[in-house]
Amino acid sequence: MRTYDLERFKGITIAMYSSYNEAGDVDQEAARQLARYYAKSGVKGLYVGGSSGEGMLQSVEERKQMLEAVVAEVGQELTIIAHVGAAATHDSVELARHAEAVGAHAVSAVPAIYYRLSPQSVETHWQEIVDSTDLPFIIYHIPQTTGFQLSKSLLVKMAEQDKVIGVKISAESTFELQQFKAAGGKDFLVLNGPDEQYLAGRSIGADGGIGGTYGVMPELFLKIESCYVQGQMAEAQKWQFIVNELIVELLSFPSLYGACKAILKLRGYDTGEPRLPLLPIPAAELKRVEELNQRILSYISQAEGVVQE
Ligand SMILES: CC(=O)N[C@H](C=O)[C@@H](O)[C@H](O)[C@H](O)CO
Ligand SMILES: CC(=O)C(=O)O
Repeated sequence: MRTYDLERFKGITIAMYSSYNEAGDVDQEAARQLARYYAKSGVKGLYVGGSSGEGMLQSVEERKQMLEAVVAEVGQELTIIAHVGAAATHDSVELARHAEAVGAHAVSAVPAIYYRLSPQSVETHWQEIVDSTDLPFIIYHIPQTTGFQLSKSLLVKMAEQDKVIGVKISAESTFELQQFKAAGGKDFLVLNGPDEQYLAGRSIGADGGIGGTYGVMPELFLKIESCYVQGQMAEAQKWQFIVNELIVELLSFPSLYGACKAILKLRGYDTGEPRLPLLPIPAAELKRVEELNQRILSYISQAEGVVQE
């Protein structure tokens, strides 16, 4: 048995977008408002500074500012996971210590980026982060962006430590997800990455998910989750299919994050543009964003209107 409470990490955790002002700097007030909006949606937690959160495009100082705003606003209500992955172990350790100091509930990290690293190097990187705080640690496995293939043996070695409580898997193989779940054992969390496969991941062993598109439709992922938990598989599948149509459309814009941020802006949460090299949404596409937002909102009211048995 682990000494950490794993329950608080199960279910739906939003990979939160970062908030910037017009000058493009971190906007803590806007981040607080967005965090508050999410707290009202009923999700379990927020993942700050990950892929969707553009942590890799921010300075260490800016990443601290984002995390501080979110923890200050909703740290008592939601589980806050701080992504501290960086190119340099030194920066990750600094961010992890900061996350602990300000009251985040866990830290998480991708393998160090840019260099093509050996498993031993990635292990050392993660271990330094793990050893730097008393917080639980969640591995972030996203080989399509980092190029690092996490082996089952390294996973098991990490998972043997009390502090290493789980892995977030953004690779698209649900078979690998199941294998990691089996290898990690009963007290090891596996969190689904690809939002398009939430139900598939959940069905094959995931304890929940962390995702970016949850941020524009948390209610729909909560719906899939509640149907799944109640054994209403056909209904769960129906909602996953709806979500997937919406994701395909989100992915048709110049950038996914730009589209999601534009949608949030339409709802009164202005988080600014994504940072380059992630592209903003050109004015000519805004009409299409508006239509998509309307579609999402109508599905949300439909999902919330359906009476559960
Ligand atoms: C690279 C990336 O952003 N991955 C996210 C987390 O795994 C997902 O939530 C995707 O945004 C989502 O599945 C849409 O493809
Ligand atoms: C973790 C994740 O889904 C993201 O940061 O986008």
